[in-house]
Amino acid sequence: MKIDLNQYGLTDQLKRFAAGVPDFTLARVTEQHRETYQVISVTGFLPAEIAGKLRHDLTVTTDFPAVGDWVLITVAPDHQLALIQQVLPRQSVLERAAVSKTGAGQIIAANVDTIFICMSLNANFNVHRVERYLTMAWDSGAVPVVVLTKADLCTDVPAKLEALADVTLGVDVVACSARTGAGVASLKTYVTGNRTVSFIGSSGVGKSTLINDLLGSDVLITKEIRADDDKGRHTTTSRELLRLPTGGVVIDTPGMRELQVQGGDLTKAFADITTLASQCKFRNCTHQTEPGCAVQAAIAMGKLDTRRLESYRKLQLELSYSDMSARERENAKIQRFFGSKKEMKRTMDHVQKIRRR
Ligand SMILES: Nc1nc2c(ncn2[C@@H]2O[C@H](COP(=O)(O)OP(=O)(O)OP(=O)(O)O)[C@@H](O)[C@H]2O)c(=O)[nH]1
Ligand SMILES: [Zn+2]
Repeated sequence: MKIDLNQYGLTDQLKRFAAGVPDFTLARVTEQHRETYQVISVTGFLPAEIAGKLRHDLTVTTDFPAVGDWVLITVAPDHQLALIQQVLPRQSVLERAAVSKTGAGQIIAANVDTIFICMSLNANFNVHRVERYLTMAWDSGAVPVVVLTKADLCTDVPAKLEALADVTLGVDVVACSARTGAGVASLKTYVTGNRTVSFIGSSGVGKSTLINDLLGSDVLITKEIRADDDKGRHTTTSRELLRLPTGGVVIDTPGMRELQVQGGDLTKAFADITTLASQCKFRNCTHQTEPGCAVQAAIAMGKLDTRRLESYRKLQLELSYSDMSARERENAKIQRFFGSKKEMKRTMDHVQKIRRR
């Protein structure tokens, strides 16, 4: 049986690329376990491991294959095991910032086209939260769509949309209810063809319910399976990249469920940087090019990972938004994402064009 990889998100660009490397087989990572992977190629699902040479070349954790990655594999003659020889460049990366001292970030999913930022229209509704999730989504390279769930529990949806208007600038917003089915059809328009989507948002907002809706009644992601994942047992197969019967792909990894937006005090999570910063020459040091910067000195001596400083900066920036007025936030975001309003307009036009394809 030959698998049509278009149904797993294959693009023409990847197809052309793969044609140029006939010694390898193109595959997409569908599951990630501690040491092993599962991939899908034209011949079907295969367990996979990282080839020795690639493992030798990989230095940071974020370079390792992750669910959603397109990889080049070779398959052992007995067809039982695929060896991942190369990870192809990623179109988007959903990454969790490192919290440990030395750690680099952790890839939660790769090559996601659309991220559904889910928030319920009742108790979970919070404008700042959407804003932080949006920052995370834009950083990933995927296009965010704000999905307001449980519309059946909300008596004034327009007021909620209005409250979000400032922060959802240039972003599609879909209100829906899995209970009544309202709005679910418009959600489905984002998940077609070779598109890959992911759902993020607080626990209990209805992500699984919506994913099950997309999957149809045959395939259900049950809590039981996920409970196994959480313990890291992985005795049963729990596919993390799912093909939808109507086209499109959903990536739903345990890491995605844990991906909560950060908030509050950075000094605890980044105690190392805060301690170093207290030794900088200038009290308002931004740790970039200032003389006498203890943070940069630590990086130069190999005592601090640059990625960690990057994560710190990102979070610091996100947190700073919460102290600004809505208008200031909007402008700061535009500056940050696009450089200017003009550039934003250009980017938005481009995104719309891609969406219409
Ligand atoms: N009233 C109402 N309840 C809903 C709706 N969608 C989901 N729920 C309920 O909300 C609860 C949580 O839904 P889940 O789909 O498990 O939420 P989740 O976001 O996947 O939660 P985690 O798996 O913890 O990340 C369940 O009891 C659902 O039945 C909806 O549209 N309306
Ligand atoms: Zn400094």
